[in-house]
Amino acid sequence: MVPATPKSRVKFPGNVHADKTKKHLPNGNAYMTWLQEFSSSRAQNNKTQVSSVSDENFHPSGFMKDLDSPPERMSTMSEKKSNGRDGESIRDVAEDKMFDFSPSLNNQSHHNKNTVFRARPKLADAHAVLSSKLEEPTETQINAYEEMEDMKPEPLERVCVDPLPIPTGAMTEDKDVEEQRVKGSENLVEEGSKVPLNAATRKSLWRGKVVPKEGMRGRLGGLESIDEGNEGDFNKRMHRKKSWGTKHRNVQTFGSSQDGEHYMQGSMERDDEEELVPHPFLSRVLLHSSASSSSSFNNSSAESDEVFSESEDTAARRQTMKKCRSWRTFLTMMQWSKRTQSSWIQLAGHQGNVRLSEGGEVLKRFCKVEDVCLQALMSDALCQFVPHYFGHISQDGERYIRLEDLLSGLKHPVIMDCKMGVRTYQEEEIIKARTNANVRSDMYQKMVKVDPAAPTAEEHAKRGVTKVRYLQWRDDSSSTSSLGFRIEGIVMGNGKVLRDFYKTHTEAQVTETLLSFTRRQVHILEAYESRLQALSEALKESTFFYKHEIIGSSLLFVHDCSSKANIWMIDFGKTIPTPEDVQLRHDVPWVEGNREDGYIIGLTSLTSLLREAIKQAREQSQEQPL
Ligand SMILES: Nc1ncnc2c1ncn2[C@@H]1O[C@H](COP(=O)(O)OP(=O)(O)OP(=O)(O)O)[C@@H](O)[C@H]1O
Ligand SMILES: O=P(O)(O)O[C@@H]1[C@H](O)[C@H](O)[C@@H](OP(=O)(O)O)[C@H](OP(=O)(O)O)[C@H]1O
Repeated sequence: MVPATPKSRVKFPGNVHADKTKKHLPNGNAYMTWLQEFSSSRAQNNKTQVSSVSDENFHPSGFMKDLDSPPERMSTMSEKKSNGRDGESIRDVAEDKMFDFSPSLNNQSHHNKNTVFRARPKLADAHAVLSSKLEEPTETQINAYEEMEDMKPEPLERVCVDPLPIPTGAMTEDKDVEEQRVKGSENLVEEGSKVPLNAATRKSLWRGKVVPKEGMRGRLGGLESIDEGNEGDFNKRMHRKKSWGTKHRNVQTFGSSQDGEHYMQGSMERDDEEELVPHPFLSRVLLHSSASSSSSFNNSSAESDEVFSESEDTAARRQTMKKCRSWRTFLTMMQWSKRTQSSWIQLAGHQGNVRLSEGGEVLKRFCKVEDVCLQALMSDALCQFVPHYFGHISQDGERYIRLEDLLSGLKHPVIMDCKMGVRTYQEEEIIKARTNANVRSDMYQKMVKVDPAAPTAEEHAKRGVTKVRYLQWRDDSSSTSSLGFRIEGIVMGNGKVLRDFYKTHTEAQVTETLLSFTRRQVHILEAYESRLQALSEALKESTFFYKHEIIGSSLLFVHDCSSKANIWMIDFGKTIPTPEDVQLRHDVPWVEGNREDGYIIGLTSLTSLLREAIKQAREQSQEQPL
């Protein structure tokens, strides 16, 4: 049993970071003043638990002015419509561009963001990026996938299903945000908060990125895959998936295979694909019902005729009809409950810090440092790579940042969190450790678990290590120090969570992990590589980037079973602005005092390892017999 740790007592990184920032920056500059004021206002907020977006100590304004807010986009759209142009076709053009990651387009879309929907993909279709044909997963790909699962078995308790999302009614938006709405039009936060945050607006906002119904399916799909993963027979499922490939659009259809596994096919289908998704929840219930193994159920009465064999006697038929009715009730409930079920998962970081909300949003525990960054990023060249920021919300006395849910609408999302940079501690943390070396027993425990020989004799005697020492050890034993990034965790398509990458540090190990993560699918790897190139171009354009020390931030890689892929920048809880006159390069080694984070070093090596993975995947696919 691991003893109660300081970690569980002090759980909000942002609060800690803000204080650190305040203490160790040079006095006398505007930044210092801002941080001091900001820290004291935060301390005030912590006391009162009242948010302060209108706080005069807030970061220099301007962030939200250009925020790509839905009203702006929508008004532009409607203007165009009233000018005689077809709003839909404008959107279609924007959507077409969504799937083009070429750097030129990326920049262009940034500059044009006020005139069309923000050309930002939820997930780019790997085919659209590559114009390559979708390959059905081959035996090798499936084996590779399973191999990774076998290689890194995950204890059941790590397969997490998130808590139910918070119903809108239970939420109250920050009072101060509300106040800001009433205040003058100059307030920039008000601009963002003016967005009527109801389902209809979100629906419009998400148009072109997420079809709401598809989103529900995506989440439910994830839940399915978690269950499926536990049963685990991927090959078999793939086979069934093909053999049950009849297509009915706009009809919710349930069918069953010979052995009683049930599939759902329905109105959320896309035009260009045909898919039956095994539905374990339904499967399990149906499997245990007398109507299970050889029957099918369909909502439409015409099709339900096929359900019953001619030889069935009337009584049996009536009995079955009765069951069908109750199934119908059950299915209605399912339709309803899909809105509240989800397989959303927080892969890395402080568990519970990020939670699923509704309407395509997640809530992240409020951290002023991160909040300020996110606002700035909404009007930066990097906005295409950052989840949309919707302001704050208070719930049960806790403040949260409202962010776009990057997994919404995805089918069986496969996720990888890569922590970027050559170090994961701020310079302030080192200085603090020198003066006040707080010893952490939880970190000692984690260290010993991975490598019993890692602590020094003194640390063994104390049964504790300082946080900086732990973070440095983490950086050195993983690929952070050497490659400028590390893999924090992966969620496979069946919902299995892999977090044991503590000792993944060589290029070969990382490449192998990239191959397993993508199941050696070349088009997925190429889509990722393309997205990284686009990110690299956007970083050159970004003013935010050169004025911030980015520590502990991650790139979230996401793809799904419909061959779409995307990469997002997340977690700015330890990202702090540089002093006025300092611009960072991000591509030079860190030495204490230069504040460099090595973000570009990490991006470069990640890109080159992706290329290596592409090369290996291509070679291996050519070796496969046809
Ligand atoms: N906008 C989002 N949409 C979907 N999932 C998200 C989003 N933001 C974060 N997550 C999930 O939550 C995880 C942790 O996020 P994040 O790194 O921001 O949290 P954190 O607690 O600040 O982490 P750390 O402890 O590393 O500072 C991510 O790995 C990802 O799985
Ligand atoms: O990866 P691990 O082994 O789980 O270790 C955690 C990780 O390094 C986090 O980045 C760090 O939070 P910060 O980045 O916010 O410092 C956290 O510190 P904490 O326990 O003090 O929160 C560590 O426990």
